[in-house]
Amino acid sequence: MKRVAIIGIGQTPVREHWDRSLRELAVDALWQALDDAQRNEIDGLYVGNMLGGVLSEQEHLGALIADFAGFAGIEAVKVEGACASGAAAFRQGVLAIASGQKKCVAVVGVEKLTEHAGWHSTGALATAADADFETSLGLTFVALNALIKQRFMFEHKLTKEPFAHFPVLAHHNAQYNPHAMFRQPISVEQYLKAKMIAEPINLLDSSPIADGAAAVILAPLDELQKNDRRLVEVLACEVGTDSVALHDRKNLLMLQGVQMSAQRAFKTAGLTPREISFFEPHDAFSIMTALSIEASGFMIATEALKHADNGYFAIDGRLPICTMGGLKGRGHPVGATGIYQVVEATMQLRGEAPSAIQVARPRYGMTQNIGGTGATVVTTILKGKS
Ligand SMILES: CC(=O)SCCNC(=O)CCNC(=O)[C@H](O)C(C)(C)COP(=O)(O)OP(=O)(O)OC[C@H]1O[C@@H](n2cnc3c(N)ncnc32)[C@H](O)[C@@H]1OP(=O)(O)O
Repeated sequence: MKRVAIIGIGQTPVREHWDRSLRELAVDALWQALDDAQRNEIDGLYVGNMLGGVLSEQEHLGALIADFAGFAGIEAVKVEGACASGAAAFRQGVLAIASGQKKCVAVVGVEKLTEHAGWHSTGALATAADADFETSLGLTFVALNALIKQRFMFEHKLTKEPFAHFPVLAHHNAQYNPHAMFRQPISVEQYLKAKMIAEPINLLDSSPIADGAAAVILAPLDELQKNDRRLVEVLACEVGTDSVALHDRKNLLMLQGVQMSAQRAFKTAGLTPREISFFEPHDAFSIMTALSIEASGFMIATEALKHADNGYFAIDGRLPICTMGGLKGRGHPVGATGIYQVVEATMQLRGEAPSAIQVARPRYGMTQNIGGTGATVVTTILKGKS
């Protein structure tokens, strides 16, 4: 197997992009990544996208984006894994380089969720849940996560306040990220007063509906200048899965897909959770942040909630998380999110993050992209030069 390096990154701002189509957003991010890599050729393109067909009436994104970007003829496919579509596509790119089949590939994540009324997008997102037994009851992803959170609060006798600190931290970091959707910090008081969406998940507990595209260029590490300090190596990119239907899970509070994906990633990378310099979790909802920190092996979820308020997860803390705002602050254009996470982790490992949110001398960065309530999970571990 060849070692794989990230040699270029690109991203559009995350916001409502009513003036730009899916392909325009994707090609913008792709060309930025090619410029960054100083390349003008690729021999493979993998596109992460979840809802192009449902919301933009545009499928067949692999060939479409390759053609529109000037690369008609190369291998180009779309990869779908619900909200983990971006990282699922990233894994295909990594495998193409690691296997020696390709010399230089691009992975693009793209999504447009804001063209329709919010209820329409929320309904489209819910197609990733169990259609026969869950969405047919009217359950959205906010509602499914609300059920998990209610169970967790009941078992641990918790109030809403401990959950405020993850969104507060995410919005704090997002204010320094020029690509983030929300550039305003929020307070615990604002969180507690925010409008309720699905009890106990309120507006400020939830990631937003958003549009955006992000891209990375991958190449074999051994064919590159090894002393290039901007090179970031992909040590692991591993998938775990669980039942799509929440009611089939034996334990609602243990994300088994996350556990499998993280354990496989740590094994492939030859690392333990203690060696990770920063973690980009899939913080679509605060309960998902707490449960994924536990299932990844960092600490139990109740401990994570206690640490959320004491600086442990801050930029200068023991394990910085959501360093550029996470899904909550940067925004969550679902099929693009996994690539935004990798782009941001690469910026951190290169030392190119905005100074207020640059982690000091990071060595290993971990990203985790989750589809559904944890049915498809991709954990990636990256290594920088410092
Ligand atoms: C595995 C997974 O990732 S599952 C997750 C998949 N993603 C989702 O399920 C998306 C969840 N989020 C949502 O459905 C929506 O963002 C909701 C329901 C939380 C809010 O939507 P709405 O109530 O329609 O909010 P609306 O779009 O009207 O915005 C109202 C205001 O709140 C702001 N806002 C909207 N969403 C958020 C948010 N999540 N956080 C903070 N502010 C928000 C808007 O900017 C707007 O501000 P303004 O009045 O200053 O312009």
